[in-house]
Amino acid sequence: MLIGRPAEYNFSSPESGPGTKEAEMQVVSVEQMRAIEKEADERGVSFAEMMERAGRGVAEVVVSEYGDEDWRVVTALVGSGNNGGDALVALETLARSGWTAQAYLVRPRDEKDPLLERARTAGVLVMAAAQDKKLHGLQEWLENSNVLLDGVLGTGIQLPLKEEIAAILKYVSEAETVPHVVAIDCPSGVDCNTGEAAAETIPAELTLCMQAVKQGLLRFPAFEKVGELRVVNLELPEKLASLKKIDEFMVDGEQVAGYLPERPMTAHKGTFGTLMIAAGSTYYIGAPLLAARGAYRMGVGLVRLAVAAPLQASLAGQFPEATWLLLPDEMGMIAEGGAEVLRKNLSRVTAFLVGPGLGAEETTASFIKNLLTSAETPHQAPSFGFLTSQEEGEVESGESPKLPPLVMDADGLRLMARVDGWPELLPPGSVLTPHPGEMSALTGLEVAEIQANRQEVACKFAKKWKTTVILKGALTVIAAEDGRAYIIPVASAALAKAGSGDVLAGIVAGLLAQGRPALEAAVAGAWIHAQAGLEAADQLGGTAPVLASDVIEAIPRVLWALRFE
Ligand SMILES: NC(=O)C1=CN([C@@H]2O[C@H](COP(=O)(O)OP(=O)(O)OC[C@H]3O[C@@H](n4cnc5c(N)ncnc54)[C@H](O)[C@@H]3O)[C@@H](O)[C@H]2O)[C@@H](O)CC1
Ligand SMILES: Nc1ncnc2c1ncn2[C@@H]1O[C@H](COP(=O)(O)OP(=O)(O)O)[C@@H](O)[C@H]1O
Ligand SMILES: [K+]
Repeated sequence: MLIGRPAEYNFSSPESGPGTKEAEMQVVSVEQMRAIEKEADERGVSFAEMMERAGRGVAEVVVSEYGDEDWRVVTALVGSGNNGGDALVALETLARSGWTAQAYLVRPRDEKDPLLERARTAGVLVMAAAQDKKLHGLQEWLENSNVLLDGVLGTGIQLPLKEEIAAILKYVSEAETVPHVVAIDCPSGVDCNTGEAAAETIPAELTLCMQAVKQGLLRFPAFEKVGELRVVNLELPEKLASLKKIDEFMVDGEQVAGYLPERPMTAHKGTFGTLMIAAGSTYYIGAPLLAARGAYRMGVGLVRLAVAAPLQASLAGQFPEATWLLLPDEMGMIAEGGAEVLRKNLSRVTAFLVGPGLGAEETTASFIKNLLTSAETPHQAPSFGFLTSQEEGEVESGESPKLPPLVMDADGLRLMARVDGWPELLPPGSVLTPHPGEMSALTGLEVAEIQANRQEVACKFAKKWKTTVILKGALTVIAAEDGRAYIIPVASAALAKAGSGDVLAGIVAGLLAQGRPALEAAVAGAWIHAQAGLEAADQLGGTAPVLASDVIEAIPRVLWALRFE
């Protein structure tokens, strides 16, 4: 969520104005942020002015989030640098709006500091840690406040923490009563580049990043301390070269809401596309159902499940909304001849999901190879079932239509990795959804190497393969063909359960089938999936009991919130 400027503040910036919010939340390194600030300063928005905007932005959020509580008392832990400066401006603004505002100087500031003088003039109470050796004063302020601003250290930190700062942070972290903690720019104690975090760092309820999210906050262990991440818009001139260079973003609901397909009143099921899903095997019977349900919940018009013939009998009764295409099989595994049957039935299909639960038999490997290469299968593939009729979009024998945009998932990825030159065989607008193990099979890199450099690896290979990649796991990364990266700011054990990847693949494919471009389908799909996981855990009172089906059932609530909140 981006926070705009409060209506009553009239920032004069010739190149920005009301409503100039970036559509995407930018993620930057400390060096990039410094370059942005420097360029903004040169272009007329001084450092001092940026601090004013930062502090007022923080005050605005405090009022909107906590202004309705019974008492309105805010304490700030104030450091010696600019982060402390932001905190002082916030306190001054809050004091002028009727709050009791208290500045606890963790580190000494210059007695002639104009920010301190202004704060005092506005009625802010000031106490210095140097005069509060036993921390009794701090304890009293913690007990009488409903909001604590953490403005000790920002991007200027050099870990390890100095002893006297560590002691104060530790004291607050361990205090029995702690107010709502709002961290300014970052929780003090985290390194905004690397994600390293001092043990004493106070966990925040909200972290308000100035202008852009600092990259270290989207890394562990720092991410465990940030709470909800938001951006305070400093209304910098939009044309800054340093802003334009940014190619990493954090996904939020506002962005995703813009990617949802329209639902016109006059629609018919064809309006919302047809998704073909080739999935499942004797070993993994439920995978096609989870993917198909995920896709239907996202609004797709029609799902056709292409499964090994013996699976259909057990699946059909559980899923009246599905239509079926039966594929030749060996012992319930899709056999190589399945490619030809599928290719004959793709003419109305707007997206194609391949992979969940396919297993790893040789015949299925040949199926994947045939599907991608469109090589003729060595034997005449039989046509099964009732849905290969002309009305359902059968293609004349001998034709080999191009594949629609593909979501390749799970076993499909591992089998695809064995096909020579597979990146060139992917249809345009496709999405790959590897977890780190599958990414390892695709790239040849060790899982540890992938996990240590998730963004870099995902972006490098998305560019190389010219396709969208969703690298799954806590803090899922979506890498675009052009190397941009989008991070989903969610880590939750709710999703660490069998079948949850099948649901994600169905959600993304469902959006693709409705005509959303690959990157939008991937970004929106991964965000909605993650929020549905959180929502399911919330409903069930914990992450342990969440099943993949619960994630599917939570999708409607996430969509409702996206449309109406
Ligand atoms: N530069 C600007 O124009 C803007 C900066 N802003 C704020 O300024 C912050 C960065 O300001 P600064 O560069 O002053 O950095 P900080 O506010 O992070 O503070 C740096 C100070 O802390 C001390 N310090 C560093 N590591 C320490 C450690 N381990 N233990 C104890 N003391 C330590 C340093 O000696 C230095 O005095 C941002 O995070 C943001 O909150 C915002 O106001 C927006 C505009
Ligand atoms: N700790 C976590 N935090 C956030 N998302 C997670 C976490 N663990 C798993 N997920 C998500 O759950 C899904 C699991 O997919 P995958 O590993 O393919 O599982 P499956 O084999 O059940 O399909 C992915 O979308 C992944 O990003
Ligand atoms: K801070």
